[in-house]
Amino acid sequence: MTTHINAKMGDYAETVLLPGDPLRAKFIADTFLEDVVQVNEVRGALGFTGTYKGKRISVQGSGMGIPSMSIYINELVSAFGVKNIIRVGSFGAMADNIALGDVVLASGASTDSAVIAQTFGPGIYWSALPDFELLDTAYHQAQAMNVPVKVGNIFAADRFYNDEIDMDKLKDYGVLGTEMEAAGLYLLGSKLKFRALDILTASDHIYRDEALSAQERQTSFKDMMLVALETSLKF
Ligand SMILES: O=P(O)(O)O[C@H]1O[C@H](CO)[C@@H](O)[C@H]1O
Ligand SMILES: O=c1cc[nH]c(=O)[nH]1
Repeated sequence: MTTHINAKMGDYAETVLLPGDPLRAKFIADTFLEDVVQVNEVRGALGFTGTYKGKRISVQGSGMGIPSMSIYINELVSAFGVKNIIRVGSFGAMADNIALGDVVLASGASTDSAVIAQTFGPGIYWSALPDFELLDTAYHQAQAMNVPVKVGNIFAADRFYNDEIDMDKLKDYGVLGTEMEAAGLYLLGSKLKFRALDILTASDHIYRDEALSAQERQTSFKDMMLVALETSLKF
């Protein structure tokens, strides 16, 4: 048992899917897993363990933003032996060629969060990158499933509401879109030595007046979820 997770060693599988939204965690467990056991409900951050095609997999809601997600990651890795974490999140698309519902694999993460600078000190601009084998496996898995994916740089914003960020410049430099966790996930992957990957689905477009409803966000991310689950079978 940890401060935020009311479970015991062995309750979580080595691979955890990590959506921000606890109800997305429940949806994944209800829809795709068998023999499901709820392993956490502290603060409503729902966690479940079950099997997918016979393999034990867990899914845990992380809350929004790097600070909340980092609590769950630290506890999952240090107290429950988790080795692979695949975030399954939503993001706001910036690139012109991304439509709502499109899946992106974050092959890198930029951020305005202080976590990188606080870790390395002034003058070091550490690159936040996923585990290559997870990324490579997810990419080829998506191809095999005929799920079109884009791969690239994602901006992990510290604030959802922020009109001070120069989105035009980030977009011009090839950033595909924005969410709130990728850089923290990859930083902790390197620090705590677990495999990390951020798989995302576009829920809205920053440059176009388009957005999925909350209900659509909760349930329409099945391509992303299946890519993550099938990828999990290889680890
Ligand atoms: O849909 P989730 O996984 O929560 O991810 C995105 O949605 C939240 C903001 O609405 C942030 O957590 C952002 O990263
Ligand atoms: O963090 C997020 C998630 C979805 N859309 C955004 O604009 N930002």
